[in-house]
Amino acid sequence: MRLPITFFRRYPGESLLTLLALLLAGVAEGFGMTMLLPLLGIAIGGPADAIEASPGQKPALEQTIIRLFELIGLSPTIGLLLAVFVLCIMMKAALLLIANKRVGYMVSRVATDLRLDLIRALFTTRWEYYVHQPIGRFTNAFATEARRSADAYLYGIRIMAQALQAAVYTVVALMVARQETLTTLLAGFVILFALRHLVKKAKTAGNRQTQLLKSLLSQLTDTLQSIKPLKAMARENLADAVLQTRTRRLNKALRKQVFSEEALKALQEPLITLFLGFGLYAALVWWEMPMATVIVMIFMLIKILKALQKAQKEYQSMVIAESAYWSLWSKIEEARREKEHHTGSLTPVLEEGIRIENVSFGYGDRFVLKDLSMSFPMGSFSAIIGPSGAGKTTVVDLITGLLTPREGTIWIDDMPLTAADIKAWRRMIGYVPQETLLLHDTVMVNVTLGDPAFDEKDAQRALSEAGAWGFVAEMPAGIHTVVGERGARLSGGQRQRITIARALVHRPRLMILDEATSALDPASEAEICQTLRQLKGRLTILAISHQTALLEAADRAYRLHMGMAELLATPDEKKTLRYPQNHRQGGPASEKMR
Ligand SMILES: Nc1ncnc2c1ncn2[C@@H]1O[C@H](COP(=O)(O)OP(=O)(O)OP(=O)(O)O)[C@@H](O)[C@H]1O
Repeated sequence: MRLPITFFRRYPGESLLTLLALLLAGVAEGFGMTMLLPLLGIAIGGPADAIEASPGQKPALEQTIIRLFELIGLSPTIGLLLAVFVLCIMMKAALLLIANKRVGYMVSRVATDLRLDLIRALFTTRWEYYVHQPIGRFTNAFATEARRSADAYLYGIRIMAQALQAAVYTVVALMVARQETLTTLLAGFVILFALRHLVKKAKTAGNRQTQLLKSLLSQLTDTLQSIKPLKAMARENLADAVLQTRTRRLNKALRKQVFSEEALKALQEPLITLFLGFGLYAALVWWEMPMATVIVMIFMLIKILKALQKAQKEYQSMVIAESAYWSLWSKIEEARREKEHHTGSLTPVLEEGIRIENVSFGYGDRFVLKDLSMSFPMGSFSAIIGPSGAGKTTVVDLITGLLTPREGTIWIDDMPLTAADIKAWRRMIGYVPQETLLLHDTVMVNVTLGDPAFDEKDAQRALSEAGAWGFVAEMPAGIHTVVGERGARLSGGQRQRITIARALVHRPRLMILDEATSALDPASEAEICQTLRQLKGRLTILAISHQTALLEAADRAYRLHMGMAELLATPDEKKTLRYPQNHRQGGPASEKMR
């Protein structure tokens, strides 16, 4: 029952109100039920005055109710007792409606809160943590685990509702016949105990499902993202085999869950009937109880046993879904622990340029950059080249603050990056990655990312600067044309130019292109280079590239090698570069901005 307590702590007010409504509904029903005893007493044993003639033989509860009516000056007639009974049941229905409505809202709120917690935690994690996470792990947590967690909350509330009902019925039944009620309770707990292993089995099946769904969705997401080469090489059967095996295992876990659920349902009914049959025999033959009392008792005892049975059923459903909550919560907590820490608060300007001074950085034990020094004066167009794995993207990630140097300093003008408000700094950057990722939306939304601060004019200006306005204007709905899933209706070069427009729309001070022209044909690349040359001066451009055209367009170039940088400044020097054949050994270069 750790989960209901956890939810209760998280939503104390809501949970208390819901439980109160459920308790009142139970009390209303319980009180209504007590009317049945004098009602049946009259129906079976004659008029009320006949009851009064021998009060000593009546159960304590019946006598109390009769006295209660007398106290307010009313005679407990069949009509009056029936009216109170119906009123109580109507009140119970109204209270249940209120409680169930609250529970329904709470279930969707639980799922929403968990999803928002996950998104918030994930978006604020350190970059190094984030890049190592399988996407499927989080999409599964967001969709499946959040929903199963909300279901677990629902089952938890239902368990409490059933437990409350059982408690109310027990109190009423104890007032009618103590010994018989206690015997019934004992029988109820024996049934729960006898069937507990089916609950345990269901819990194991639920845990297994959580594990399998996690790995299956991670695998599926990875496979779907790389399906083209797999299909092209006729290797999809390899991924297919792994996915099929895991899906079958999931099916097996589901079958085990279904079996436990159905077995519990199937065994509860005959066990309850057996105990009730035995109880009825004892009441009529051994204890010789009056008929009215027996009828009311049987009614109450069935209610108690049914409530216990339902509570166990709901408990079984809760433990099946519970593991999803713990799995999701552990991801949220893990992501919160991996929060990005930036304490800087100064607003950067970028008027002189960016300097990397004696920076060292590594992943784990392995150093990628050693005592690296580079500078990018304001308004310059710099290219960074170097063999694969030399650390070019790492340099860019250090400049954007996604990574933090182990040693050395990154300066924005005369401000260390650590002192800068990192969000303010990143808002000054336009970033164009190698992989173009377009949203299944209009060109306009793809450029502005839905930011209301930008209008159509801003988007058009950015598209023109990126050399994309020509083809966008010719599209059926112009800037409002939907680009298709991941920009499927556009060529690779067109997609890339829209991504460049996205990076330009907020008028950045620093533009970073990470292999951004690699998908372009020479003509498109030349166009982009022309655009970049025009932008140069207004903003600082930093391009990682293996492309000769971009390199030639740049007015300075760094070659990264063995964790160090070499500045190749003159146009002649740049022309000799035909990466990767001609790369030379680099040496540390610490230099002033110029
Ligand atoms: N998140 C990471 N965890 C561990 N190692 C990493 C990580 N990212 C990069 N590396 C390693 O750091 C080195 C530098 O990587 P980086 O991506 O900066 O190189 P690059 O010069 O941009 O390469 P490429 O031209 O192939 O894109 C590589 O050896 C790479 O394997």
